[in-house]
Order: sequence, then C-alpha cells, then structure tokens
Amino acid sequence: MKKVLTIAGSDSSGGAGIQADLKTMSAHGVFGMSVITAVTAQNTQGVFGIQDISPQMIAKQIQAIYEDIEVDAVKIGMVSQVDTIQAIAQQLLKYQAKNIVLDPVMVSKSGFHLLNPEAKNSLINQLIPLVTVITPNLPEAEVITGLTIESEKDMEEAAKAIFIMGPQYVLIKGGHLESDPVDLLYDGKAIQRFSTKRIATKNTHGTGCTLSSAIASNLALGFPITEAVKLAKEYITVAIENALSIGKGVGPTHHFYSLYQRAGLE
Ligand SMILES: Nc1ncnc2c1ncn2[C@@H]1O[C@H](COP(=O)(O)OP(=O)(O)OP(=O)(O)O)[C@@H](O)[C@H]1O
Ligand SMILES: Cc1ncc(COP(=O)(O)O)c(N)n1
Repeated sequence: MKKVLTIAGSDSSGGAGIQADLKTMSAHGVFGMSVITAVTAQNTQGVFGIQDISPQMIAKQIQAIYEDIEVDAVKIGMVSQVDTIQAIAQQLLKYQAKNIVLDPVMVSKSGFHLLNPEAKNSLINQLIPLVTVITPNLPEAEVITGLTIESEKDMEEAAKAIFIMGPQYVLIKGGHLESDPVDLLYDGKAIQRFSTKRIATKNTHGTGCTLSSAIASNLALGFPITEAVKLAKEYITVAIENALSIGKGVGPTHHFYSLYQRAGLE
C-alpha cells in the first residue's frame, strides 16, 4: 500500500483542506496520513475562525510519521505563518521527503485570507525550492510572481517565472479563467496543456485541494508527472461534475470516483 501525507488545515465542513485530501487519497487506493497545520471553523458560506497549531506541534507530527513510516508522497496545503513554513521546510529536508506537491493556498473561495501576507516570502524562499510540483491558481500565481494573468500566454510567463524559484515542475490552474479551465504544466523546457470544458456549477469548494492530493496520490503510485497530472485532471473533472449541493453556499466536490471505478470494477 502506498502512503501519502497531507500537511494542511482542517475544514470543519469537510469540503476542502485535510478532509478533502484524505477522501481523495482513499479514492485513489493509497493510505492517507495527516499533519494538521491549523483548525478552521468553516462551512460552505465562509471561514469564521482559524486557530493555528504551534510550529513545534507541526514539527512533532511530521517527526512521528517519518520516524515510523515510509512516505511515498506529500501534499502541502494551508500553511499560514512564517514559523509554520520554516518548521515544515526543516522537517522535509531532514527526512529527505520525496514527491512533494505544494498547493499554495492563499485565499478561500469565500474570500478569507488563509496565508498571512508576511508568510509569502517564506513560502517562496523556503518551501517552493523543495517541491516536486507547485499548483497555484491564477490569483496565487499573480501574488507569487507579481504578474497580471488574464490569458494562457500570461499563464505561460508566470509558469516560467515560478520555475526559476526552484520547483521541478509548475502547474498553473486555470479554474479562474473566463474561458474553459486550461491547466498548464511547465518542466523548464516545454508547456503541456490539460484542458476540459467548463462545468456550470457553483459547487467548487475544495477543487484545488482535491487536484493536488490526486497528483500526490498518482506520484506515490509511480506515475510520471505528466500522467499523474492527466489522471488528476480526469479525477477533479468527475468530482466537479458530481459536486454536491450541501449547505447554503459553495458546495464540495464529490469523491465517489474510486480506483475500482477506474479499473472498471464497479
Ligand atoms: N467549473 C469548472 N469546470 C471544470 N474544471 C474546473 C472548474 N473550476 C475549476 N476547474 C479545475 O479544477 C482544478 C482546480 O482549479 P482551481 O483554479 O479551481 O483551483 P483553486 O482555485 O486552487 O481551488 P480551491 O481554492 O477551491 O482549492 C483545475 O484543474 C481547474 O482546471
Ligand atoms: C483548510 C482549508 N484549506 C484550503 C482551503 C481552500 O479551498 P477553497 O478555496 O475551495 O475554499 C480552505 N477553504 N480551507
């Protein structure tokens, strides 16, 4: 059994964060483990409070896992504070973590800031250079690069600018484009496009969390990056097509598309 770790925040409503990550991992047939960085009081309508877990406790959680279990891939989500990022970077270096997927969560769909603005530079300087692939959405890529991104051409420029910061691959997500959502993968040499038709739904809570956990699961399963992203894009598309109208706001993606379905067994 492949083992995948998520280092992220808890979403009490179960649509994003740790909860979306573990659901995605189960659907991929990998064993999910979690290091909780913050607890949010959240639902489909908004984020009503955040309590950060101390950097010491975050470091201890990572230590407890790596001292005992071989980790095949890691997904990093909400990491809101400077010391949190430092603690995570130190531990990942210490344990020579592999297959790291960074979803640089900054603002929730409901408009709540999940990354302390002071922590942006730590994210860029300490975490980005360690990762296998970083998966910013358009607003996140704008904050990281300082560029304005309105077109696919702009996305290419942003991917190249982020690549220089040190990750092995950059995947810029086009969920926020006006047009159909195209994601671009850059490996330092060429751009690959992953496109689908835009699904007409308001229920897209946790799409980024789901996509990054699907990529981490696929890397753990041994797929090369292009295949890992292609399969993850298929997974998120089905999860959005079947998104649930739970709650009064932005509903969550649905994780019924299991490994067994992919194998044609159910
Ligand atoms: N309406 C849609 N129809 C089809 N695919 C979509 C739609 N919205 C987003 N996607 C896809 O979902 C994935 C996540 O993209 P998105 O840009 O929404 O990430 P995000 O903003 O980080 O998500 P979140 O902040 O909710 O975690 C991408 O592969 C994107 O192309
Ligand atoms: C704990 C946590 N992590 C990540 C997100 C981003 O997801 P979204 O942008 O869909 O709200 C979130 N809302 N909560």
